[in-house]
Amino acid sequence: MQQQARFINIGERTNVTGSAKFKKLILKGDFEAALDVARQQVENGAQIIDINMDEGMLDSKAAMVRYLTLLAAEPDIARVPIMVDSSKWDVIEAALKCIQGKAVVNSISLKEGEASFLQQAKLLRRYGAAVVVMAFDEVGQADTKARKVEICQRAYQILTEQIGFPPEDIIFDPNIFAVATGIEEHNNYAVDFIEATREIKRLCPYAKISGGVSNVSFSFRGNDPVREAIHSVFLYHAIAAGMDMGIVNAGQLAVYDDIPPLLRERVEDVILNRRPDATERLLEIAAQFKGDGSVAEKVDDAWRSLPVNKRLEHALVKGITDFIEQDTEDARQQAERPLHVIEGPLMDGMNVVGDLFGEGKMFLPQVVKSARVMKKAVAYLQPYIEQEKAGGRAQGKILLATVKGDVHDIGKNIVGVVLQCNNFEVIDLGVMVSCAEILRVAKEQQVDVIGLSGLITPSLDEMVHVAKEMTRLGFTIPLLIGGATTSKAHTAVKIAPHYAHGVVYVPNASRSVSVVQALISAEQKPAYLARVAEEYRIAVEQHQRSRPGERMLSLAEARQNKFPLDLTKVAPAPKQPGVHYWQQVDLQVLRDYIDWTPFFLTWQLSGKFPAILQHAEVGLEARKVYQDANALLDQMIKDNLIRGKAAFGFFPANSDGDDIIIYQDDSRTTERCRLHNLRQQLALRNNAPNCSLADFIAPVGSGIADYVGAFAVTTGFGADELAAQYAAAHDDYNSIMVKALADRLAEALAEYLHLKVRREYWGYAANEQLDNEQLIRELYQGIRPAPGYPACPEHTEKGTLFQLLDVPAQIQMQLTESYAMWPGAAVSGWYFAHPDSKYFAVSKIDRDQLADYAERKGWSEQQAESWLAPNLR
Ligand SMILES: C[S@@+](CC[C@H](N)C(=O)[O-])C[C@H]1O[C@@H](n2cnc3c(N)ncnc32)[C@H](O)[C@@H]1O
Repeated sequence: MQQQARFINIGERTNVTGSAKFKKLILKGDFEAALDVARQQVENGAQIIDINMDEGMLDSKAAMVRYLTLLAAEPDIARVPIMVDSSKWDVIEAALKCIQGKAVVNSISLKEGEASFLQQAKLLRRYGAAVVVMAFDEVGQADTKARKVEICQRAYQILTEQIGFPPEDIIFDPNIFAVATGIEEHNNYAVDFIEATREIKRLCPYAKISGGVSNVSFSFRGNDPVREAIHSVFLYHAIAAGMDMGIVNAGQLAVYDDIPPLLRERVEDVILNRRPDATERLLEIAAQFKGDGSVAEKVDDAWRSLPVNKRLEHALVKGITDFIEQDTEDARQQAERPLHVIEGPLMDGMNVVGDLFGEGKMFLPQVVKSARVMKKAVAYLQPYIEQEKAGGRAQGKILLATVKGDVHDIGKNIVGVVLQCNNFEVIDLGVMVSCAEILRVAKEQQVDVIGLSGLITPSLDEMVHVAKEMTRLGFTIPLLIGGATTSKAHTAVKIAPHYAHGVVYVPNASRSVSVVQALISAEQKPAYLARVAEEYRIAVEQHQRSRPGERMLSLAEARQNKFPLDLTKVAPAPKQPGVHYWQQVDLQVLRDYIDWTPFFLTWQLSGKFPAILQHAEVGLEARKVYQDANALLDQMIKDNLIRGKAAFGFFPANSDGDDIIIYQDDSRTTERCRLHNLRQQLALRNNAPNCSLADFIAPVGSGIADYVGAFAVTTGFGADELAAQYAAAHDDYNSIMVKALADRLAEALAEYLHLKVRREYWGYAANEQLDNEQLIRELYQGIRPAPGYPACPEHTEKGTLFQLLDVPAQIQMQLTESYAMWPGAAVSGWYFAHPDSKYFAVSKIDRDQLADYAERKGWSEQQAESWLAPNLR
């Protein structure tokens, strides 16, 4: 039941047929306000947005193109995929031409027969788009389970067998129709959808299921609480049956467990068609719920009078540590042996937690708090157990490590906690662990699975190395891969081929449990690994299939097409040249500059801050974790538990081809060093320039005295120690929290410093006035690209940056052999002040650029290959 967490919300408000407000804005031509509708959708948690301009009064094609073009320039909206919704082919085609990245088309069907269906599908395939296929054929729209299954299976066969359409790009919409309409034939519509979903998923591997959820509650228009309850109950069952995504207003979904029991029961009767009078019985009570229906949370300590095992369960589920030692002691006195307290009530309680999490009824921060309760209880029992092993009944042993050269471990630590909650024994070797050490411990401890984590791109190569070594040394246990830069594609293409006994990519902590469970079970393992192998075979195929229209330029051609810099707009010389250091940053000041959205993502709560605090589904948990974070932050600042430092400076510079020359001094006669940049080599749409960061600096010989800046900041001193103290006190929740907060403060410091640079130190935007929201959206002049990020993906350039600012000696930050920064809560980058400078992605480069770069860096081709591997075509 991990599916709940993976359900994808498709925003529905950017649809002229479904939203009167949106239609009005579009008809009026107020596209700015119409963009805000999309933005709100994304902030409310939509992960795809459905855009529909099918309206008689409109030139739908022109409206679609204009809207999409505007939208592409809004990074906070454009980061989610777009579903082009139209019944007109010319609108769909025009839309596909202006969407970057993968689009979804909604929809095609067999309504007009096979020939036109195939023709449309072929065209979509050429654009690499995914497609929604409606359960509609020459006979009509499918309403029963049998018809839905029959049409979808037929469409699936046609698509996959006749034109090789990738099955994972097929999304079926088996039609959600309204229930409780008073017409008896409609009573089974929800059941038909749910059961058809189950069957289609079985018969059509990798295909996805979607649907327009609000249809189901159509009879209750005007009664939002009941509609929300209907949506939530319907989704609860449909997702369990395999529904992957749905068009739904994410801001208007009740939490299944929060629906008042009477309402839930009656809605469930309707959705599952459990009794003939279900509709009447729901109507009977519907009016009572017309208000806002919410119930205030009140402090409830009735649980203190429950029997001890129930008290332990309650404490675990609710994450309450206040009485845990007392309750554990009570349980110990009642048990025959202390170990039985762990094996009995504590494990039972954790099983409840595991189930609730698996069903999407608990969120990650709650689970981590449960783990804290469990660990405190186990620690209390430890002295009594003495000889007995606490984890006597562990399901299996997992070794976790962040690979050599990498220091990032928040994700790995969360995986560790979640696995422990599910009764796995976890051996966590920490960060920067060499391959030899990982494999030595794995052998010595006879672990069942090895899990590797890493954040920066060089770690990917290290993971490949571990896989090769496992083969060489004859290992046969599975290898898990996780961390921010890892992906299914990378795992399938680069790592899996080097190890034959299972390499599995794990996208997040919640998934780790089911993956490890399958790998540990002798019965499930072979089938599971076979399924993974098949998935990876498809991923490899997809990777190898070049993208439609993808073409590489030669390096010379790309250079010809460089970004044309407006030399009249080059920023003035820095007001305070040279290098500066802040040895003791005031962390209190940084609080106002924190971007909280990524903090919630760390806790697997997705949504934009501050809207997330009011989110219908995750709002309550978001508020709790936010409150805890601020309390800890208060303490960290008051007691000086962590410390921040910064180094930054500005240097006379000119570009020379793709290099940026940094001069010794303003006479610009002697080179001090060079920054080596890469250039985009893919032919871009509409002949857009092939950028290199060097293009944003005035060229040598232009006679213009340009400058480049550099910075390195950290707020990580003390963070590891503090996190370790919490971990030693069995408090993973605060241990993870410390690191997450240190990361946030480091980003806030980078933001604050950049502001001071623009306004004072460099001073090219002395009058800038932006609020934090605008800073986060980077609405200021200039950029601060960070080595390792897409415009400058090669990490060793951090070495030059650290040397220029004398970082290790002055502010004690270090670089590992993979060029990860230590302490981990750190940011570094370059400052470009030109108003036209912008972020871009170098993306794929060809061998000619590899050779050129190697020569500029003084590297062998082999060295260049190893550092540029992620970008090499
Ligand atoms: C990773 S986010 C960090 C800011 C975000 N508000 C936070 O607190 O997490 C944005 C930063 O990443 C870097 N960045 C983003 N896109 C980049 C690109 N294409 N090339 C280089 N650096 C990039 C820049 O340093 C930019 O300021």
